[in-house]
Amino acid sequence: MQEDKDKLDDFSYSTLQFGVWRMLVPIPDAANKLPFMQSWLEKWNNFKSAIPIVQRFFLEVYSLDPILYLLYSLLRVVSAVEGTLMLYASAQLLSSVEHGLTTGRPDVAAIIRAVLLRVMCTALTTAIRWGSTQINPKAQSRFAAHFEEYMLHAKLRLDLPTSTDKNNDVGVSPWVLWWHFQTLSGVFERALRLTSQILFTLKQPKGGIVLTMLSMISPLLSSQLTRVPWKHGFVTYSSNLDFIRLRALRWLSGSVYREDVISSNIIGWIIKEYRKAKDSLGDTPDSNPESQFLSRNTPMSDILTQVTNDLPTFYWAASVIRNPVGFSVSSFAILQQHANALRGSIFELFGHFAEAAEVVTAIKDLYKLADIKNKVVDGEEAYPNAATSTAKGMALELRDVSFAYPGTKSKENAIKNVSLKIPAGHLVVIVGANGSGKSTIIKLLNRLYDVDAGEILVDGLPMKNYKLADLRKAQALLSQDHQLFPLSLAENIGLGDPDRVNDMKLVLEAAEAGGASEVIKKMNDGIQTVLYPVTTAYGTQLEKYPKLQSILENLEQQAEVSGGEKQRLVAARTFMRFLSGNIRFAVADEPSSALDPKAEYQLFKRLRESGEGKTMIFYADMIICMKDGHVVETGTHKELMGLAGEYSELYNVQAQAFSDASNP
Ligand SMILES: Nc1ncnc2c1ncn2[C@@H]1O[C@H](COP(=O)(O)OP(=O)(O)OP(=O)(O)O)[C@@H](O)[C@H]1O
Repeated sequence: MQEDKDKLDDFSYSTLQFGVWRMLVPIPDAANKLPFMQSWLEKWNNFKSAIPIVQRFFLEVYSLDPILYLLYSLLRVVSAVEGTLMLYASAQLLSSVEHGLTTGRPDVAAIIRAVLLRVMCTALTTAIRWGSTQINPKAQSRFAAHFEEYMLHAKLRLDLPTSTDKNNDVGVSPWVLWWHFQTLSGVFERALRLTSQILFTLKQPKGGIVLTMLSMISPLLSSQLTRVPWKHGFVTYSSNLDFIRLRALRWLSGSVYREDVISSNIIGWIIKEYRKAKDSLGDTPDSNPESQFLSRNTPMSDILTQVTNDLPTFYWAASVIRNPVGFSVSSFAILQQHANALRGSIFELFGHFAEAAEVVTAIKDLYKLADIKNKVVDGEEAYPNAATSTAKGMALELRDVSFAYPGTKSKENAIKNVSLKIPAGHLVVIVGANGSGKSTIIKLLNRLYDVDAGEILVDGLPMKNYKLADLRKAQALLSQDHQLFPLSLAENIGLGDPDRVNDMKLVLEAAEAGGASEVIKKMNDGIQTVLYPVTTAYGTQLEKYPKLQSILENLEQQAEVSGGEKQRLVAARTFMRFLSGNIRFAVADEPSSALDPKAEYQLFKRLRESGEGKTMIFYADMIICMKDGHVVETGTHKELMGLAGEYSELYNVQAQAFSDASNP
């Protein structure tokens, strides 16, 4: 492990190298001066600051089903004291038996009482286990159902730039949360168990207090000695180019690349490059940095911890030497058991406590998810606006608009100082080379993103003033980026107008208009077919049972459609939107790229036919020509050809390609 200290920005961290891995760990300043006290003070402060959030979390869970979670807690409480009760019963039994052995006159009643107590304790333990198997699954599924819905809601409400922001990427699943809930409940259970054990030990006639203190030394020592460098968080990444290349080459064996790897015949090359990178990497360790760190630890701390484990025994031996009268083997056995149980509980509590810090962070993340503010802020004005909107469609204006995608690696804006007017009811087509900003303009007109500079006006008013839901209701976007949902074809089309998703007559009409009727007819379940169903079926060790194997294969079959067929289904969804009667602005962003010429012609013919009263962007009288994020030319086809600029060049290149293709 190499270590060097860097000072960067306003915090300090050290850089550790573990084989191919580099780890950046923060250095808490105060902790360097007062390690022991500070670390405990920090733990205490963290604990105190976490109380409100843990309280909120527990109250929320409790309110889901008070009786169920009271039972769950009760089981935890009983399980916490059950060990101490068992120890007490054993102590009673041992001392009454020993008394009988040493005096020759056994106290039968006391022995029977002790045996009965032990039997009761055993019965109680078994009952708790059984109770937990009954209560836990119910508590878990109630919990997961609640938080699944909570997260569904919290995630669905996020807009595009907010949801793609990595800072808002909260990776908590309801199942992991349940595990967190169990950890936190575990902290309380362990604390209760430890309290009951300490109380019991203190009540012991001989050396209870000393024994309690001695039992704590080993866990305390171990918590101090096993200091890991990443205790306060870390960043780790590999800086080794050979290692990174090996990973990339290994990925190439995945199914995503199968077709390309086979067709480009690069299997031999991959293996050759893999060996080359492997040789170059040599013996540099690549196991995870945590285990590399631990493997370099000396055994000293382990030896110390193990030896201090025996302190209670040494104490007992010393006491016997000092004053042999009054000690018995049974009291030694009991003390030994107490000490072990006590130490075990302290270890467990420390372990759970350390985990609890992570758990609290996860719970904070969960609540943060619901509090995330959307970047695209909703407006208050209704749309269409009685004062400014006309029946002809939506009038749009861009005033000196610039925009860069958040978190992009590109140094340039995707849209640069664009000013543009699209009068209501116009048909507009945006053309330009790949990456010139056509789709970006459309996303801005849909207010999927907000502009960075400049302004967009809708019917003369700033777009930001309008209610987002109203604006989106009045817009239809048909592009090649749309996805089919894992729902039935009927719903895939019908969701173009969620209010009438079940109106089958309308859905079939939209399917016809989008050219999707043929695709639907081909499917076994017709319009009720789910193309990409959610899969739940699985099986194992079916080699010997071909019948089961084939049942499994036929369950939840996926149906495939071609790119063009998918486009038609998506177009049908857009037509469903058109049929809603709310659309005042429609955009077709290269929707026909996957369609054959006949389907393309049909689609545009139908789009034009349904264009009445809508501002539309596609084949049109007004052409907007873009280049490198700028609008370079606007006008009709004829006007732009006359300019002999970007548009005419693009047009001629395309015409040339077509004529070359038809006259090979
Ligand atoms: N989600 C995104 N994140 C970051 N950059 C993006 C994103 N989408 C597009 N860009 C970049 O923004 C610029 C404009 O892209 P845009 O998709 O608007 O071009 P386009 O004219 O529609 O291209 P094409 O003809 O290839 O569809 C390009 O430089 C592109 O790389």
